[in-house]
Amino acid sequence: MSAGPVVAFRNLTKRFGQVTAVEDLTFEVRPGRVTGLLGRNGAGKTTTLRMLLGLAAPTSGTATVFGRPYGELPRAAHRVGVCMDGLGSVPGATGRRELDIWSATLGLPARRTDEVLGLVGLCEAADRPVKGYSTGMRQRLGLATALLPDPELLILDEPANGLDPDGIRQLRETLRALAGEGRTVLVSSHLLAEVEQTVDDVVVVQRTLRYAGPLADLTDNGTHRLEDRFFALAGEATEAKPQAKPEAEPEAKPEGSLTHA
Ligand SMILES: Nc1ncnc2c1ncn2[C@@H]1O[C@H](COP(=O)(O)OP(=O)(O)OP(=O)(O)O)[C@@H](O)[C@H]1O
Repeated sequence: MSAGPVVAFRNLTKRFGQVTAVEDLTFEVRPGRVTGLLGRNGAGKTTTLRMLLGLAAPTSGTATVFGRPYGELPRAAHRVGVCMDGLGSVPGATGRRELDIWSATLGLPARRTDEVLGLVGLCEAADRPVKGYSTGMRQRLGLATALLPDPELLILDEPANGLDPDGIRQLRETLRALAGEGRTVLVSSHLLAEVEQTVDDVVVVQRTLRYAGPLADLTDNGTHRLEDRFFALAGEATEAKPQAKPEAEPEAKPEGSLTHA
C-alpha cells in the first residue's frame, strides 16, 4: 500500500465550451479510508472522476493515482477498481460470463467470479443475461467488476443508485471491510444519510471545492447532521458557471474506453 495520498487533485479545472464543470479543485484522498465525494446534480463529481481515470482531459491542473496519471500507472487495472456508467459491457452475456471475461483479461483465477458474485449478492441472477437486469442488479454487477482484481483503490460513481435496502447495507459493509483491510475507497453519492454511516472523509464540490476533510470535523463529531452541513457548504442550487468565451475541449478518450493494462 502507498504511504502518500492515493489520489491527488491539483488545481483541476474542466471546461466544456462555455460551461465550467470543475474549477481549481485541489484535494487528496488518504489511504485506508472511505472518502465520500458529494455535490448536487451537475456539481462536477463525474467529470472529476473521469479526469482521474484519463477518460476526460483536464483544461488545466492534474489528477493522479498513486502519484501518477492513471494512464501511466503500471498494472492500473489490477490496482484500481472502477464502477462507473458507460464503461461498456459484453453484448448478450450473462453476469457470470461478463465477470469471467474481465477476470480472464486480468489473469485472475476462475474462482474470483464466484467470490465477487457472493460479495455483491448477485449469485441467483448470475446466469441470467445482463440485458434483463434491473437497475440495482446492474449496479451490483458493476461493483462486482470493480472488486474483481481485489484492488488497492476503488473508485465508485454513485454505486448506491437503484440498490434496495439490502444492497445498500451490503455496499456499506463491503466498503467498510475494504477500508479495514487498508484499502482506499473514493465514492460519489447523493445519499447523505447513507454517506454519514459509511465514510471517514468528505469532499463537497459545487464546481469549486467547498470542503475536504474528516466527516467528524464537518459534523462536529455528530453534533450536526451531514445534510445540514452539506446545504450550508454547497449553497444555493446553481447551474455550472458559463464562461464569457467558448472554448472547445476535446475528450481524452471516447466513452467506455477505460483501458486495462
Ligand atoms: N461531455 C460533456 N459535454 C458538455 N458538458 C458536460 C459534459 N459532461 C459534463 N458536462 C457538464 O458539466 C457539469 C458537471 O457535470 P457532472 O456530470 O460532472 O456532474 P455530477 O456532479 O456528476 O452530476 P450528477 O450528480 O447529476 O451525476 C454539468 O453542467 C454537465 O452538464
